[in-house]
Order: sequence, then structure tokens, then C-alpha cells
Amino acid sequence: MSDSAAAAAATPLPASPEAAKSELAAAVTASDGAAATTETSPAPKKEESPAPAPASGPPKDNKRPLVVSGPSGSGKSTLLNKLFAEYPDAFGFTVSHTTRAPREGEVDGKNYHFVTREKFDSLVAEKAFLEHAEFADNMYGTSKSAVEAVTKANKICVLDIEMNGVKSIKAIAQANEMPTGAPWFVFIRPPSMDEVEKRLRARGTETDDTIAKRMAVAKAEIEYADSGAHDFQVVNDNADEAYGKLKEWVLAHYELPGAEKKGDGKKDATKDKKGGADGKKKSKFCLVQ
Ligand SMILES: Nc1ncnc2c1ncn2[C@@H]1O[C@H](COP(=O)(O)OP(=O)(O)OP(=O)(O)O)[C@@H](O)[C@H]1O
Repeated sequence: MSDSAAAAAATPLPASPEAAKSELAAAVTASDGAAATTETSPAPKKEESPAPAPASGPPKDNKRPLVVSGPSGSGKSTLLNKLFAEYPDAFGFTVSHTTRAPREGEVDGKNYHFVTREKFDSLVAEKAFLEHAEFADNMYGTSKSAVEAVTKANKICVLDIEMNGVKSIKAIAQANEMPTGAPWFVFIRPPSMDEVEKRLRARGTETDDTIAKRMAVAKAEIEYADSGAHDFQVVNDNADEAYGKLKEWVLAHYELPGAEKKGDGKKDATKDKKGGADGKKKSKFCLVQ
């Protein structure tokens, strides 16, 4: 599972995504994340992969969830926030289940589905979850019905999850047990482990201990990506360039409202003036890490 757990069926983002993310810190090491953008993935390395080719690609199907993963600090939130800012009506977010108590201001069914441990366990037994995990003595999970609710609301369901969640969803999809179409798996790759550490430190929210854990997990995530587990990878070195590649891939695989009017998304409406990542406005969707 990932660091967070929640989101809203085509509804507002979780009230406190950062809090939710910090609830679920993970564990991690170092390595050098190589690479580029690749569609279908045997071990993508330093070379850039070809641009997506919509004309010859698969039919666009907005019912296919978009599963985005990548090490902490790779820039998932940064890139996704750009996408959501540019296409505000296109995407929806699931509401996760959790056994933790609601915090002040949190609304059941909006921030999370707050359930007892017994209820959570029964949902696990019923195979109701696409993925679930325990963090700090609490359970978090993304249900199949939460994803379905998003697609029924005609939104593209975005799931921001970590490696174990990806593996779980892959297994469910391979068993043809997805309630929606098969997901697309996209990996946001940091240019290097040094850069991951630098970004995490610059974020100012991490301790040495959490940085070390996140680095260790990052290494495992990158190794998993090298195994060819994802449909597409983008290296987030320069955020604007990475966003451009991500957007191009998304436009080739989904019908985004407003994309045609905008001239098929060639213009990056959210381009940072400084060419860097924003990182300031963080809204998390499917908290899953
Ligand atoms: N291309 C980039 N160049 C420089 N800094 C970047 C780039 N992309 C993101 N950052 C910065 O790196 C930090 C981590 O980015 P972000 O929070 O988007 O990562 P994340 O993958 O969502 O991490 P987490 O999973 O821990 O939430 C942020 O401070 C962000 O501004």
C-alpha cells in the first residue's frame, strides 16, 4: 500500500492529504534511478523512449483507472497536480477505508470510510479491496467499489499508490477481478537517488529516519520498475518536461474534457515560470502510501 489512504469518489480531495500521507510512512535505500519515458517496459534505462502514438495505440477508455506510483520524492504529487490543474474535470479520486478514528473535521464517506477493525477484516475476506495495508496500527484500503464509483461518475480514477499496492492491483486485474477496465500503470521515476534525498530534505517535512526509510523503499520501487512492471515511465528530472511527457501519454490513452479545444494538449498551461516543481500546492488523491 502507499503512504496514504483515502480519496473521494469523483469528489473533493481529502481534507488533509499531507496528514494522511504522513500517517503511512514507508521504508527505503538508495540506488541510481536511471532513465526515461517508456511505454511497456522492459527495464527502461537512460535513453528516452518513443513518444506515445495515439493513432496506433489502444482505444481510449476512461474506465481504465490510472495507477501512478513512484518513490517518495519522485514528484508524483507535483506532476499529478499539474495534470489536475490543467484538466480539472477529468479525474476523480476514491475514498479509502480506514480503521483509524476520524480527526476533527473529517467526514465519513468524504475523507475516508471510517470502519471498525471487524468490518475492515470482513471486507478483506470478501475481497472488497484492490489493495490494503496496515500503518501505525491502523488499516487502510482502496475498495473496488470506490474505484467503480469514480468511473460511474464519468471520471478517470487516479490511484496514487506504492509498490505493494501496484502488485496487489496487478494481481486482481490479471485475475479479471477489476470492476472497471484494466488499469494503466505509470511510474514516476526520480533522476537519481541523490536527487530523491535532496528533494525530501528540501521538502522540510522529513526526519533523517524517515528519509532513510523512504530511500530504502525507493530502491525497491525502482528495482520493481526495472522489471518492466509498468506501462509507462517518465523520469522527473525537469518537472515541466516530465509533465509534458506524462500529459502526452495521458492524452494518448484517455479522452480528456477540453483537450481538443486546447489543441490536443500541446500547450502546458501549468508550466512553472521557474521551470521547477511547485511542490507547494499538494493535494493528494487516493492516499494510499
Ligand atoms: N523535477 C523536479 N525538480 C526539482 N524538484 C522537484 C521536481 N519534482 C518534484 N520536486 C520537488 O520534490 C519534492 C517531492 O515532490 P512530491 O511531493 O511531488 O513527490 P511525491 O512523489 O509525491 O512524494 P510523496 O510520495 O512522499 O508524497 C517536492 O518538494 C517537489 O517540489
